[in-house]
Amino acid sequence: MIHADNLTKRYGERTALDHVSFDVKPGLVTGFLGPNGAGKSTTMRLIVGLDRATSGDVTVNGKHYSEHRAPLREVGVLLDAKAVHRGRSAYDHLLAMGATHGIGKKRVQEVIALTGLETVAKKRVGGFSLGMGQRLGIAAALLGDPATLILDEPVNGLDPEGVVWVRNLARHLAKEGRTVFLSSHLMSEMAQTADHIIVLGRGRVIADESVETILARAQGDGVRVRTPQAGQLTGLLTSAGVTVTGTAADLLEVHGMPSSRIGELAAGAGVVLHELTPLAGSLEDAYMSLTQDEVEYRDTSAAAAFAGGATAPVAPESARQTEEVAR
Ligand SMILES: Nc1ncnc2c1ncn2[C@@H]1O[C@H](COP(=O)(O)OP(=O)(O)OP(=O)(O)O)[C@@H](O)[C@H]1O
Repeated sequence: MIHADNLTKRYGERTALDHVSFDVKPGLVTGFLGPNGAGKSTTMRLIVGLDRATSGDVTVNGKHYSEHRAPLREVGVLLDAKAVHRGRSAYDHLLAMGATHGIGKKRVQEVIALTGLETVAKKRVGGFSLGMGQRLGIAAALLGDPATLILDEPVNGLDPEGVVWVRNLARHLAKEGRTVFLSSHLMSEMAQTADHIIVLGRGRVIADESVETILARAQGDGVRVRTPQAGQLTGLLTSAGVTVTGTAADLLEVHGMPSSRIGELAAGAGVVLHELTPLAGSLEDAYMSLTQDEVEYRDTSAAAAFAGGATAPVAPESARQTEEVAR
């Protein structure tokens, strides 16, 4: 369990965190999201005592991180995967870390196997790819078999197989009753991994809720209607007080009326329908609308391109662009 209580962190004039409070609970994967500069890494550094809060407090399993006698056994942390002695092998790095906590070769070999590093374990870390470095960072976090895991951008640099591996690992660890706290830029990734999501924007908590709740809110109220009698149906719908936009000669997007009612109205007037599709909102849309005022660095042209698509389902390409905007 991680308990943050009114955490504030200032760097000179800059307020990186502004009265941030939340709980990260055991048995769940909690995603920590926010645009660049939102304060995610700062929060994680404060949790593990790498930085000191200007005010407020944060504890892990009831104590400040530094008060734990064997922190590796209590909290596993991946903050900066590159912060490793580059001349050492992965095996020696893990062994040296373990030595501070009486953790021996057996456990080192276990985490190497768990993270798929067997074939490179004896190679110098300096030659590792970003993905291998991430796996080593995760291995180090798991070394002490801790009850709480804090992983900053764990999928960064991993290939699709690696991303799925982190997802399954996080879910497995939470199922074992551990507290799993993962940061990411990507709502789409988090939605597939996390049970609960905390979103930061410019140093403040702007959402702290279950993925289910966010998904429910993301459901758009739009309906796509394809009909050869678009003009007639538009007339019927607008006189019922509904918003209709034509996206092609035979294609309408309707807001403010459920699909069932649109179908009934059309049937009553003898209007032929070729398609009647409720439009699901996407999680990326929900995230974008949450954070739209909170992004420090925004590509305004890309942002403008998305301004009109708030209820349209996001195609893979546009989802990728959305992620770029959030970065
Ligand atoms: N050591 C520091 N000195 C001054 N400002 C800092 C320092 N560390 C962070 N900041 C500022 O604090 C804010 C929060 O930064 P932080 O790195 O925590 O955000 P983040 O959400 O992790 O972003 P990213 O996703 O880009 O890693 C930013 O405005 C950043 O510029």
